[in-house]
Amino acid sequence: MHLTEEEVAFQDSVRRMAETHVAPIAAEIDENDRFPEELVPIYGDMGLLQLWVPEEYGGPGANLTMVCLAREEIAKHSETCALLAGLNSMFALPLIHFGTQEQKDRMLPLLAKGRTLTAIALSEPDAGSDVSAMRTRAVRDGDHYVLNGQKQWCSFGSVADYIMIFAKTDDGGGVSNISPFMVDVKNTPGVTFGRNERKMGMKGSINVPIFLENVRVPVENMLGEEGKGFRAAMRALDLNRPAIAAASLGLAEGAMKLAVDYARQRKQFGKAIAEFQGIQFMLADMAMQIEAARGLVYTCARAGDKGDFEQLSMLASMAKCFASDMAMKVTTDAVQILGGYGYVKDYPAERMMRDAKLNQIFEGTNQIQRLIIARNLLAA
Ligand SMILES: CC(C)(COP(=O)(O)OP(=O)(O)OC[C@H]1O[C@@H](n2cnc3c(N)ncnc32)[C@H](O)[C@@H]1OP(=O)(O)O)[C@@H](O)C(=O)NCCC(=O)NCCSC(=O)CCS(=O)O
Repeated sequence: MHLTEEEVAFQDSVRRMAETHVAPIAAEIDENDRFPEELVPIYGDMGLLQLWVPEEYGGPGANLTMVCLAREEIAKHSETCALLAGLNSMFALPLIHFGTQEQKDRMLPLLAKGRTLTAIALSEPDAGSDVSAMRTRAVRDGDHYVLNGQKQWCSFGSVADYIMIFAKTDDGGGVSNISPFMVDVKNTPGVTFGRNERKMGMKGSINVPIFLENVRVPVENMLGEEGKGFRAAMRALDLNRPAIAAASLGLAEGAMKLAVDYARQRKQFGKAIAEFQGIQFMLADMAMQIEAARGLVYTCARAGDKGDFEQLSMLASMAKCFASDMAMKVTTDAVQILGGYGYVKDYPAERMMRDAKLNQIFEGTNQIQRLIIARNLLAA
């Protein structure tokens, strides 16, 4: 993978930031399931929250490769903290790709300042993989839309200032009646949040249900043409799945480093366990799988940088699926190499294994990724 000088400098600065600010809190935020709010100004000042915001609006104007580099570096220490890099992606991407000039002029300079948190609300209790089954309704009433319904799993929802909420503008099935609405959730009556989900892993990253009761949203906050929002959701997912893949890559690299360090110092039968072939083969498999995932992640990122969206969709699914399955295997093997110490909280191996599981599920399960890959193959 060839990186430009600018990309290498960016990667170095994120690596240093992660060693200084993320590594020391990684175990504690997991232990306490605490949102690491102290990282918000640090990331904001480095442009990490608002990576995608173009330079013309005051943002860093990062490309997909840089988003992936940031996620990879931070996830070596904590995937929860990695998810905060490009936190604004899922809100900003539909806006950048499908918003009107007026909407971009209004919202993007605000995001560029690096203190505004945003989220996306797509999934519902009965509409996860099947996005088009959503039931949240938006009914036009004069110069407003009135939103009613329930969203589920909203990442960072209860700390967000703005949420891109997807709703249907009529009762029909299919995807031709879905629209995204930018909602100023802290200043709009009718929006309430449920309890932060008690997850197995990725603790400290918030996931909440959202209840929408007669939420009045100005017409000018609907993105694009009414009913044409499904493509905006898919574009955001196509551009964010590689970032989940990159976080999986970083997580696996962190787990492999831990396993290598441990295998070198742990002595059994009179020698370091790294001298046993059984351990060496496991470490070699980890390294091979990590490098294979890296190739796929950054090939995919370059397709995104070129704006080749037709290619990107399938590559994004391949990268997300392959890298997250790989991270599950590598983190599980890291726990195995650490033995009993891998299974307890004295080492981060068990946290990494718990975190890895979510990557196979969110942003579209790996079964959905395989379905997208197969559909692309068969349509060709
Ligand atoms: C399963 C899906 C991939 C597809 O769903 P459908 O089978 O319902 O839709 P299709 O018939 O495939 O497509 C309908 C329509 O859209 C066009 N399309 C499809 N994909 C794309 C794309 N990537 N880019 C552009 N356009 C696209 C397609 O050509 C059709 O157009 P025509 O009607 O022919 O003109 C999808 O539902 C899916 O990805 N499901 C997974 C959802 C997911 O990832 N959810 C996670 C959400 S994020 C999260 O978990 C955080 C929490 S949050 O609050 O939600």
